[in-house]
Amino acid sequence: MASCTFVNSWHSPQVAPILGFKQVRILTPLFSDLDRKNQRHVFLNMQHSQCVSGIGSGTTQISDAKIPHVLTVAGSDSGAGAGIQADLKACASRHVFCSTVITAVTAQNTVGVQGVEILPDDVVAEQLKSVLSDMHVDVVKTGMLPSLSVVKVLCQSLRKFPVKAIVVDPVMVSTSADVLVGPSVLAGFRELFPMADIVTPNIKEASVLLGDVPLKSVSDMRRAAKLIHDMGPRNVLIKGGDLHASLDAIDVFFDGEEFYELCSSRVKTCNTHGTGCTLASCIAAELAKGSSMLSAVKVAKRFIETALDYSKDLVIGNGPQGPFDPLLALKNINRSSYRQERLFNPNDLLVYAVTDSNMNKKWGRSIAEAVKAAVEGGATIIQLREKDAETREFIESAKACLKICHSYGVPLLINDRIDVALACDADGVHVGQSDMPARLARRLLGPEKIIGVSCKTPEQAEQAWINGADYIGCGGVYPTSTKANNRTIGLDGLMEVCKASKLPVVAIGGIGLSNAHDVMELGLPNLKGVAVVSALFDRECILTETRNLHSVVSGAALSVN
Ligand SMILES: Cc1ncc(COP(=O)(O)OP(=O)(O)O)c(N)n1
Ligand SMILES: Cc1ncsc1CCOP(=O)(O)O
Repeated sequence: MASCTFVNSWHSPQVAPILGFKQVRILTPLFSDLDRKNQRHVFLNMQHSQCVSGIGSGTTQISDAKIPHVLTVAGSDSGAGAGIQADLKACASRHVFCSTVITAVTAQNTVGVQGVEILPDDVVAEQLKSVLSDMHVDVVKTGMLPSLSVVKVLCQSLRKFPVKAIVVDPVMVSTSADVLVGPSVLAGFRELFPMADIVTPNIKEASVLLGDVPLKSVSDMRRAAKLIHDMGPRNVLIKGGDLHASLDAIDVFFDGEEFYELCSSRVKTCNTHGTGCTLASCIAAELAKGSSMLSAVKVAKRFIETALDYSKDLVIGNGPQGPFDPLLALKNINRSSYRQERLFNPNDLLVYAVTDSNMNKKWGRSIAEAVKAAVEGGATIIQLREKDAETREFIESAKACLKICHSYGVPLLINDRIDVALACDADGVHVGQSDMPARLARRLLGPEKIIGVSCKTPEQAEQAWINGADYIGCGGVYPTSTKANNRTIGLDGLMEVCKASKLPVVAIGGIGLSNAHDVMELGLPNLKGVAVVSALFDRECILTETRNLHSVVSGAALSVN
């Protein structure tokens, strides 16, 4: 193990922290006997449910509607992997509002840094004043602070407008090894660190902070954490991602009393640009939500590991250091060819094939085989209605069915199981009156997914529309043995619902070759098709049955239009 002597040119500042807790202690005598670490914990947890404003003005307003808020003071990265852009994405992903003060504009991409333009101090000061004087910022997170004078401006603003916590990511060198800030900034850190709740250097930055001492092992990192802690911050996190001696990614966290080695698996990827900014922003976001420091750091580290793993195969740019995707959203765009092409088309309801696991078992075929036959026969939309499937098996079958459906441009929905729809990235769900409400399903699935709701009455149809559904399934139109205890509403009931519904309607229940024509002949403009289970899947040849049904339904649809 490498041993090293640390040369620390900085004296431990004895300056007591000026901000944050001191303010709170004045307002809340509750905290007076607690140590500094615990005060932070309790205070931030309180912030989670209450909004305390008017600090220093003598007025305290309490509201439940406090939105956790992080202000990032950092540089812009045109490649959007790091800097302000990474901070915004991380906070959005952690459901925290993020405001921004830009200190510098960098021209960057996946190859490196091509240019840096530092913004004048007064422009930085004005941005800080605009945000801090008006908005209820919980946590300030700093990234690229490109000059000593900018650090001084920041410290002044933070004294004038105290916040609950300060997270300092001492950005000095980019991932591409381009130097982003000069050595003069080190003097600024001497003023900023004692105000910080946590400082999060990587190994290179920790080394520079300590006068270029080499850090080659976890014990070196521990010693460095202690020395950086002596510079005034309450906590230090040294990120060991660059420590290639270790198979895992080990970070060292020091809270002034105890060391924690936080391990995560090392994700093999070049898409690591912006991990430092994202980690610090995530810590800030968790603190803003009320977490204790250690739990914020742990959540942030897990978040980075998940995002790196998710993004490991993304290709964005030609350089060696790609950005990653903290929103965990980009991969699906490549996967879901159906959704890329079009959104929900009500005409897709024409021949709506709904699977049934018992019927497939009875006929000795897999769900995927049944779905393939239905799609080849002309089904225009598929719903997997697998009431008895084990979750894991269901997800695997659904993925296989999605591949088949998408290769024919046919959407695939999942009955009831929002979790399965999310896990396999299905095109949507169908829910009944006693399943998850459509509004909640919409919130979980997002705006693009298709949501269908079962309705038997005009009131339910109105509610489905209000709740953001895309279509309604109306029935049982005729008696059926496929769904037990299901009231039959008849053609009259179907007409009543169609007339009231603002959404397209598909009829269901006891429909097959013999009566599909009667349903479609009602000639209701928003009645777009028939949904069928047994007439397709409880038959020997699904393909032929679907083809025949398609011919009847499309013929009837043509004759009434
Ligand atoms: C298109 C379509 N319409 C209605 C239903 C019935 O759904 P639900 O009320 O949730 O009953 P189950 O299917 O869960 O028994 C449907 N599945 N599809
Ligand atoms: C799921 C469902 N919802 C209302 S009726 C019904 C069953 C439809 O099955 P089938 O087409 O075999 O009558």
